[in-house]
Amino acid sequence: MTAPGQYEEVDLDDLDVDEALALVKEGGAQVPDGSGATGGSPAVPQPSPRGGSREHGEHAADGTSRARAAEHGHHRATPWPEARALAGRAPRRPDAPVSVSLDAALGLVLAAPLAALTDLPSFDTSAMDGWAVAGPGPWDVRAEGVLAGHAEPEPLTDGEAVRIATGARIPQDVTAVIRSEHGRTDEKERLHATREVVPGQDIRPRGQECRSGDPLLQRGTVVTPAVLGLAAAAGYDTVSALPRPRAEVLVLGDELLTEGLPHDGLIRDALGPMLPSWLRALGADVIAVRRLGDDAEALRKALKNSDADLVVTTGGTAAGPVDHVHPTLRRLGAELLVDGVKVRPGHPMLLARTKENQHLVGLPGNPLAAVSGLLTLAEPLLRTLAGRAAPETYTLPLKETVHGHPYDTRLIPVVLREDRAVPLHYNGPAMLRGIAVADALAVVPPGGARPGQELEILDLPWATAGIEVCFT
Ligand SMILES: Nc1nc2c(c(=O)[nH]1)N[C@H]1C(S)=C(S)[C@@H](COP(=O)(O)OP(=O)(O)OC[C@H]3O[C@@H](n4cnc5c(N)ncnc54)[C@H](O)[C@@H]3O)O[C@H]1N2
Ligand code: MOO
Repeated sequence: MTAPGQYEEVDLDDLDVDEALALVKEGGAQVPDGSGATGGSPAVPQPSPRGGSREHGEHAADGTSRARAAEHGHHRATPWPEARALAGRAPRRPDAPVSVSLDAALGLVLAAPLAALTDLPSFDTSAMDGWAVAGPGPWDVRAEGVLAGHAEPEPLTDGEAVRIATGARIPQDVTAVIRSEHGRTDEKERLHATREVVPGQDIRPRGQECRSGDPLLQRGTVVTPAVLGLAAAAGYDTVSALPRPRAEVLVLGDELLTEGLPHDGLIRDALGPMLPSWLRALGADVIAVRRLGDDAEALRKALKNSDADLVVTTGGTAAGPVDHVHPTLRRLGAELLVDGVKVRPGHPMLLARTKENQHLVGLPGNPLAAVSGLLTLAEPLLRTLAGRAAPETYTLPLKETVHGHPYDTRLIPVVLREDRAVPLHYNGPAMLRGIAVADALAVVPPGGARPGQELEILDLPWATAGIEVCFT
């Protein structure tokens, strides 16, 4: 039996009355009945003319569904794929490039191509520990060997060998390097090869990898740990990169506690601790996290004074008595680019241009809805500001049935197991229990998805980039 609360939640609080009725009629809703039991595997909502059977994203593009959406009070909401594309196009220009030392460049995007400042290797070098030999053997071994980092050794004469370490400079006129395991010395310190010696073996010639001036990396390359290594090897102390977009987080809500247990209707702020690291993982430099309560004037002032590239607000996006985001944006003359998205959770999310080079992403207060807003609007916007290309999209087959919203996209936390996306429970808009153990979010088209159906997967930044990368 399913434990209480373990139903795959289609939060009916989340639907308006018509939508809820439509869903029930289509046979897809697992309505929490209080007992917590969901009873077997219920039917997937049947694809309906409302868009479930069409390609994801198409459903709202036609006039009929727009009209229908308007009936359902969604006249302003942008379809999910369009909202992401719009957020990606919103910034007018990325910032001017800056020169960044290698230790601060991880995750940035190269603003100029990287050409080698030196030959690599920069001298003929031994690929193995052993002996450098000249001419045919056996060879007289010199008393003093050559180590990596030593100045250029004396040239060898025919019949001479010198002990050499991996990475050491090859003396002039060397025929080959013999690995230590492929030679032996006799009592007279004469070296005999135990294998055939091929001229040039185990010598890395100068410039084998690149010549000075050779192009190594294109503009637009993301600085990974390997890029840092290559840049250093090629002689760079700094690289030209696009700066991290600067983000400011404004946490709204009088009901939020920053420590201790919930009490007297107050709850812990789950977004203040989550968003800065998440934004960093998305490439932003978080310059401030401020808690403003439900104070419209404080919000107005904070927005007016902020010089961040991106302001992220949490809560206050809906139309409740203390939901100040819309009125404040109106008062400031901001341009609303996205006002609601046809996605669950998170549909009240919004995107506005607040200043010439500043955007605001308004995340709904429900924590999973905020995550949805972050990945729908903040991720593409930050990606563009940072000059990064959109990642290749990919799909995975779904392991189990997922109920859909009749008209909107759903994003649900999944774990990736054996090349399948396994939906997680506890995926309601106010819940973080599912996403906390998730590898990714799966994009469920309107109408739901069946086992085996290929769904687009949105990776969570730390699942692919590694947590350390996120925190530099
Ligand atoms: N009449 C309507 N009411 C609501 C609608 C609607 O369409 N019509 N949409 C609902 C949906 S869906 C969402 S999502 C929320 C969005 O609300 P807001 O963005 O205005 O957020 P709040 O009302 O401030 O908070 C909602 C919920 O989340 C809790 N919250 C807020 N901030 C935090 C935080 N930092 N950490 C943890 N929890 C937080 C808050 O206490 C509320 O419970 O609106 C619905 N209402
Ligand atoms: O569905 Mo709201 O959009 O709970 O997140």
